[in-house]
Amino acid sequence: MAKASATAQKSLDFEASESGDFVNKRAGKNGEAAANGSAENGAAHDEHPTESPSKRRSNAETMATKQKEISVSEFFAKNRHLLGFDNPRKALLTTVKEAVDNSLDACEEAGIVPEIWVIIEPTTNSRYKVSIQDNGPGIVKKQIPLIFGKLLYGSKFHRLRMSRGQQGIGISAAGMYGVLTTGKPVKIISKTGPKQKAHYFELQIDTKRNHPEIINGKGEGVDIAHGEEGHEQLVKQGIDWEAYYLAEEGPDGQKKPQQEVKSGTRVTIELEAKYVRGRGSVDEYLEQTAIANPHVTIHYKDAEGQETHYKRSTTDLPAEPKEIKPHPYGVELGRLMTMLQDNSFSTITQFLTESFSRVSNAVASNICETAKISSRAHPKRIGRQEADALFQAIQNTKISAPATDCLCPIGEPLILKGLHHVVPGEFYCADTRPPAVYRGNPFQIEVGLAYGGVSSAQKVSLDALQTFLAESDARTIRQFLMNTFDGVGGDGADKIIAEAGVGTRQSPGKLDKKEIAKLHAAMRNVNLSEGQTMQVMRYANRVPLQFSMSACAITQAVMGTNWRAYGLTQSRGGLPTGPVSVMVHMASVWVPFTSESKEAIAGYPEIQKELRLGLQAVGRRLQMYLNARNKVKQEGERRSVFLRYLKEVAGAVSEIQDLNEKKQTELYDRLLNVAKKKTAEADMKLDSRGKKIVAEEAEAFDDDKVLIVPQDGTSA
Ligand SMILES: Nc1ncnc2c1ncn2[C@@H]1O[C@H](COP(=O)(O)OP(=O)(O)OP(=O)(O)O)[C@@H](O)[C@H]1O
Repeated sequence: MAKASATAQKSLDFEASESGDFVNKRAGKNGEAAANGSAENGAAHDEHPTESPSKRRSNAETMATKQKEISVSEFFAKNRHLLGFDNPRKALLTTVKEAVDNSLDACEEAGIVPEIWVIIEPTTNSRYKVSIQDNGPGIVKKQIPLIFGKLLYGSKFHRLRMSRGQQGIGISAAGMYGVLTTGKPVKIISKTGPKQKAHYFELQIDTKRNHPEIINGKGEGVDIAHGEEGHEQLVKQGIDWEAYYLAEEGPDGQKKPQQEVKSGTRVTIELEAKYVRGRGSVDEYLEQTAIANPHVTIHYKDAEGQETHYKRSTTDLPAEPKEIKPHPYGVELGRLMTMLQDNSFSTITQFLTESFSRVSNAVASNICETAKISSRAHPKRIGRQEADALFQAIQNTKISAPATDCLCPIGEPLILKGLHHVVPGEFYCADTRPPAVYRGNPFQIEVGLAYGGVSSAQKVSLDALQTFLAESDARTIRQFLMNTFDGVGGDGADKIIAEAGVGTRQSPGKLDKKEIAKLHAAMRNVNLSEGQTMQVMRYANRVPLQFSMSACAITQAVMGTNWRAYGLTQSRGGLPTGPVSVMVHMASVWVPFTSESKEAIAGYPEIQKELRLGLQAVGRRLQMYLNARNKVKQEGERRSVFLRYLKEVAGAVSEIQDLNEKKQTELYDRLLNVAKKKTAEADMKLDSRGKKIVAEEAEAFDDDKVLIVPQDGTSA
């Protein structure tokens, strides 16, 4: 497998220059253009004698001396915010995320149930050593330097297949950030099979050339033998590979004797960073990853040495996603022209049927006929105008929508399981929409909803609150509460602050012990369910998206949904309030992110529509549950009113009718039966599937889509 994926890993320079998206090649073109432009300006200048040549600060020649190629790594080193390295806190998260996403992709592609180790260790005040290890297929020796020491090098960019990574920039950018901020090399150890040698490299990226520099083993890296000899070598050279001997669990759940790692990769990056818990943290990313990836086991040691183990709840890997060819409707003219030049087919028909999905010989000849091009024409001889005609003909030809069996959604049962595992609540529902297509790319939207349960602010211990306050970089208590705890909106934060009697503008780090205790008590006592805002968890190909919330099509769709119709409170254009969490997953062969840092999804109309429909589906189920629950509550209240007066009524009637005690008890029992019948719905219990709700509503609760957890003190 390592070999197979090595064949697919390649540099993306060519593609980048073709699309003109990246600066290195474009700079050359612009360079010429600028030089020409300046020369023309110079000529124009002569026609305006009022502008004295002596006043000119530069001319085309002097400017030309400064114009040079910019390497892609130089560009991203300067624009590191585009890749998610805009502050030390985010840099830590992005580094972990890039490595974990790669490990998950590699394991799944190789058919291995993933086990991942994430270790964060502080080295100096603002520096951390981050190590991520997997039990994946490993990476072949010659590919390691390119993968970790060259930007835009990978196996996923050129194919249309659902995966977490797609650009070929993530892990090398993390390594580059580490080298730039600490000067420490990136360390990689990888092994491709049980009897294979492992390879160990220490690398840094030469940003000027976008090229890896190997600095250990005289520029060659070092090989590590397998077996006991290799273990001794690791210990002697101080190379970390802590799970070199893995403790495997036998079928009986007993640990077998430790065994040598069969295959896998460990990357260690030292970087300038900040470790903070709460929103947007590594902790949150790993927790949310566990929700959407129930087949993964993660062992996490945080910067304070605390260990958390997310154990897999299934050993079934997600179905293997299929790779597809691009659909003709999704290809722009410029790309079509490049494809016409860059292929080895001898006729246009062959080119169309082999390069695109859903183009049969008949469809190809229809396209050629409409474009007035011979179906036997050579693709490389198609000129600009003919290419334009071909492009128009494609748009005007009826071509079936792309196949959608290339998508692997999480599925409703696993969404319910994942949400229930991590988000406390009383009602859960899910909806997986049928696949749809944007710009020729198949995609699928899934939505999960959890209702009820307490906010994380109400579960936090006093010790943890003290640590959070000390670590926080928020400027005010209000900001701290909103940023650290899920679902605490502005209203909730204001209520807590008022109850605790601390100043709104007070800095979190400056609270004394008494004030912290008051804040803690207020967080427990205040009824947050009304001031709590909906928690929105966004996912793209099973990866949690934690930043750029407002720029994301998912958040916009959640805010654009009328949640009032489903029984929640919502101010116009805002997030609804109440103890409710929503998770939204977009699965696609190509997720349209708004930037290279992959934080937000772009709002294509087809995507917006599917999001809307998915959110409405879970909204309707929530409404039915809330209606049923309210009915139970109302009937319960009605019955308690009856009960309050029944004894008195029975007593009064007995007095009028002169009934003895026995008759009076009989009368009371009969009245009680009538009251129970009249308020029968108060006895209604909703089982885990909502089955006992009045008949017509029960039908609407599809078994796989709803989970109801009976709560103490309610009828459900
Ligand atoms: N742990 C790993 N095991 C096996 N192969 C890996 C591992 N990490 C990275 N790779 C390979 O290295 C390539 C480059 O990884 P990189 O993170 O730079 O980009 P990507 O995952 O392709 O895309 P993105 O930039 O969107 O994350 C991957 O495409 C994959 O082929």
